Amino acid sequence: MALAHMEFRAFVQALKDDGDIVEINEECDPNLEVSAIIRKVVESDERAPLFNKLKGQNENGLWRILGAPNSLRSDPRHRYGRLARHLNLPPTSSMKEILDKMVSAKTTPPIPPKIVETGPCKEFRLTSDQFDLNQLPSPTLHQADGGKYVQTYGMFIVRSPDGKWTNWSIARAMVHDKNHLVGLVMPPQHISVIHRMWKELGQDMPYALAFGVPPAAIMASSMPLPDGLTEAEYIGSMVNSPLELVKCETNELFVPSTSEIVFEGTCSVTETAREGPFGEMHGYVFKGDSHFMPVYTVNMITHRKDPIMPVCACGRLTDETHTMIGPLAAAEIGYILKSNGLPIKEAFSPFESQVTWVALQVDTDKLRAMKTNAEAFCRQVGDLIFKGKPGSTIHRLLLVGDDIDVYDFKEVIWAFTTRCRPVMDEYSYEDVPGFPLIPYMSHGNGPTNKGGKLVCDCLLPVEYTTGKNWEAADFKESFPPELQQKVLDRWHSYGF
Ligand SMILES: O=C(O)/C=C/c1c(F)c(F)c(F)c(F)c1F
Repeated sequence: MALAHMEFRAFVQALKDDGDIVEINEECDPNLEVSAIIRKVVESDERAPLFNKLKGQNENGLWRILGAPNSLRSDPRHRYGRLARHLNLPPTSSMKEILDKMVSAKTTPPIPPKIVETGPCKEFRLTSDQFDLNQLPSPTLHQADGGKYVQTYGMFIVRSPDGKWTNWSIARAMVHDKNHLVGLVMPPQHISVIHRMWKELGQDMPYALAFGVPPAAIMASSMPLPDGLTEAEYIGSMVNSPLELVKCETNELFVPSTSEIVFEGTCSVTETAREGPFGEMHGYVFKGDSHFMPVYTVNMITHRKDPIMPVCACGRLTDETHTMIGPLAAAEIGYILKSNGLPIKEAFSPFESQVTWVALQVDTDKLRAMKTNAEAFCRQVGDLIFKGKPGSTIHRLLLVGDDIDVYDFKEVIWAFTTRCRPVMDEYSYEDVPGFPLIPYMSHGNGPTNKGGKLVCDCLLPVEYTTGKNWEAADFKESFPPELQQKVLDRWHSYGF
């Protein structure tokens, strides 16, 4: 069996070996019961549930479900263990080490994928008369959802008409009828950009939807990488080995050969149907709130024996939409700012902001050398990020000093509430794309897809000129180091 980051089934085994899986062998109902269990798991950072027996499973085990595939572990020493296993990193890895790994492939040569003749994903083939998506265990994730969201952690594979750009991404989709899905295709997402290319040609867009892909691939497909970049070679470079791909049966696209399940078909450029509502990443279902979105025809399903469908039952903290989308956007944002010569050290999206903020740690020595001022610096940062795609889901950028650990929300919120004067130290952006899924956008008072963004300057004026002129009134900064050590050494003998 391959390594965990290169094959989903090996990844599940690695989680089992970590004691990070609960196997449920009693029959569960994909209508809400499965999702209720997953929601309780992700709201308490419990072990990932593997549902081995589901109502609607067919004679070849199509399909089982793994819930919470990339959520958090409760043990603080292994908090990000599931993310680490996606990348062949030690389970004790920090979020910084995980994000640095995701960014590493930007500065290493791409490794093209290897095409293989066949693979485990080809073990079984079902033509459209041989399956009914409403009979198979397609899960209903929230009682107010508009349909069964079978697609929340699979990977869409689509290619530009000229064949030059293959994009891998996660985008949700629900069952429309026995052989059709309807899915969210929303600008500025690349799947929407490529869908438009086919629309202009007047041809339906071929797609593949691969579930249970190599974990390193699903991580990269959640990162807002530049236009035109083919994820397969980026991932190859990131894991330093070529991904193995196999050709689809019914179109010219290629899928990871060890995928658990593959849906193949075409996405209509003319036909739409009601999509949603859906319990989304910010934690709300707005009842009856559906929109017309493209219809996907499923022409064929191929799969492994007893295949595992990964499911993200998203909503309130903390699930894959928080552990992946926010931090990966932050990593991309940090990389863009550094590449433009700005003195940024670390970038992270705090879960407590429902991943709508990114905190940026500034190297204030370098900042002072720039002889700049708050307005100029904040506008430089905001202009670079809020006008581009990587910033599309982020509505607040917080600039904090060297003393603030952006991976620790207690630090970030202390700096924000004490160093950023409301209004005066905040720089607004109204004429930029907004993220229409945030409730104050989708159901707020202003335009749903424009504006509502801020750069919040949490650097005190001295940090731009002569440097930090305060000590934190806390154990770490308000006592001589030798006294701190004496107190630590004697802590128990004092009686604590
Ligand atoms: O359906 C959901 O809960 C989130 C959908 C979603 C997302 F998670 C993103 F990161 C996006 F960039 C995006 F455009 C989306 F539509």
